[in-house]
Amino acid sequence: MSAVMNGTECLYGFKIIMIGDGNVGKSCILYRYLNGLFPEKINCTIGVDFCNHILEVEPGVRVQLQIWDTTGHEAFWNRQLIQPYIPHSAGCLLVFDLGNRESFRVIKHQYTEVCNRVNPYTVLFVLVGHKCDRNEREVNQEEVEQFASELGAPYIEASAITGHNVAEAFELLARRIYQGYLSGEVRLHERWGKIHENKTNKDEPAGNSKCSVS
Ligand SMILES: Nc1nc2c(ncn2[C@@H]2O[C@H](COP(=O)(O)OP(=O)(O)OP(=O)(O)O)[C@@H](O)[C@H]2O)c(=O)[nH]1
Repeated sequence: MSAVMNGTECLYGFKIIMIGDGNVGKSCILYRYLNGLFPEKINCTIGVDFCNHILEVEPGVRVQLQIWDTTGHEAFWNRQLIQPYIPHSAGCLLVFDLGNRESFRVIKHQYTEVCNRVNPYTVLFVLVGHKCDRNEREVNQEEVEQFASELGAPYIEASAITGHNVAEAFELLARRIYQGYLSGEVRLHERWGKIHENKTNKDEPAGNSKCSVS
């Protein structure tokens, strides 16, 4: 991760984790956000993927987002293979499929795991009801809004196919983290947060990289 050098460099680095049941479309959301397209072919995530992306959260303030895309498959969660990647996350996109009731149940469970794993740090959430391009819905608006209000998190409906609200979900989360940091609501882990002059994060990959960990 690069250090502060001038006004165009990143001042902050935020780790963001994407959580949700298998097949809810997390990898497609990320692909759409990074490439502006729906992927022609996407493989099931094996373990965890990550990538870096730079975003301006307000004029003149650039942050480096390190976005971790996790597999939602229960076998990985049950074997505690995903949970170790959760610590140091400042933000979390909780993704469920609006047409799949089970994915809404799973996201509630995974939400609790995220909270436990980041403790004593705070993680900020955005709840994403995905695949809103489809007409079939198994989760009704009221219960989603109820859950979002319990979390104190914004709720957004998105579609990687149409691109609706995909960038908005990431940007909303990044801006929430930034504002939370400024207001003191969020205490960022020392390995993340503000990128200090001449300090490089040796533990994490540099640049716009992408790799898999399984
Ligand atoms: N209708 C609809 N289908 C989508 C959308 N995004 C993804 N899909 C489909 O959902 C399926 C799963 O997408 P992935 O991105 O692999 O899902 P994932 O959550 O990353 O899955 P895991 O890696 O198994 O955890 C694929 O068949 C996609 O084509 C969307 O916006 N709308």
